[in-house]
Amino acid sequence: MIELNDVTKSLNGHLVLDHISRTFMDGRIYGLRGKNGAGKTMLLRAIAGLINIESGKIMINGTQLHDGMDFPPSLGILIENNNLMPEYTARKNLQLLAKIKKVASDADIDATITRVGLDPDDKRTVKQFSLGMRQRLAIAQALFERPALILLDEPTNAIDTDGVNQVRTILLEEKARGATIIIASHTAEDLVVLADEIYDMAEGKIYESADTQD
Ligand SMILES: Nc1ncnc2c1ncn2[C@@H]1O[C@H](COP(=O)(O)OP(=O)(O)OP(=O)(O)O)[C@@H](O)[C@H]1O
Repeated sequence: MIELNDVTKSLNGHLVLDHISRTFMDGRIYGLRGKNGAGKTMLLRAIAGLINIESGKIMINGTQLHDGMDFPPSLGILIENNNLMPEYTARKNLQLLAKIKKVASDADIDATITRVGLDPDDKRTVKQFSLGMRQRLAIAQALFERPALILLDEPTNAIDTDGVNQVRTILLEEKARGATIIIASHTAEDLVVLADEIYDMAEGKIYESADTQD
């Protein structure tokens, strides 16, 4: 469970996170919707521990970020420019990352690559991938260690229709596994299909949306 209590952040004298308080529960998908510059990515960065907030608290399962821990301990993240290594294959990319936490086996890696619609035996390197293939691999990178918390910024960007349906199915499976999932998007459809709750963001503030599902 993630709890944000009166979180603020300003950049250049401008509040980009304006007194945000929200609770995100396990086994639920939350959608963040809003125009360019609304603060969606900033909020994901804050929850991921990637920026320092000015005031307020972010609690991850009862431990305070930046106090008891630097980063959420079990986090899968896809934010803007992915961190894929262009000189390596899909499998090698995930194998190198797997060495850090040592929770995913080679079998887990291959299964996740297959799950996002790529071929684990593909000998091409990421720099030879299409934009959509890179996005699929970035999703695999966020999910392959079965994280408790999944933060995704525009996950279906550049992905074709079949892929979008595949990604939606995967995210519902991750939700059923009990992950807490927060998805930022300025396209409404993913969120209406996936999210248990949708929040609108505008100028660093967060609001309930009329489209929230039961
Ligand atoms: N590195 C930065 N330096 C200064 N201001 C920034 C920086 N990054 C973002 N901002 C500002 O923070 C605000 C929120 O940006 P953010 O990227 O969170 O928006 P967003 O809702 O994710 O937009 P988009 O839909 O374009 O991804 C914007 O006003 C933006 O100008």
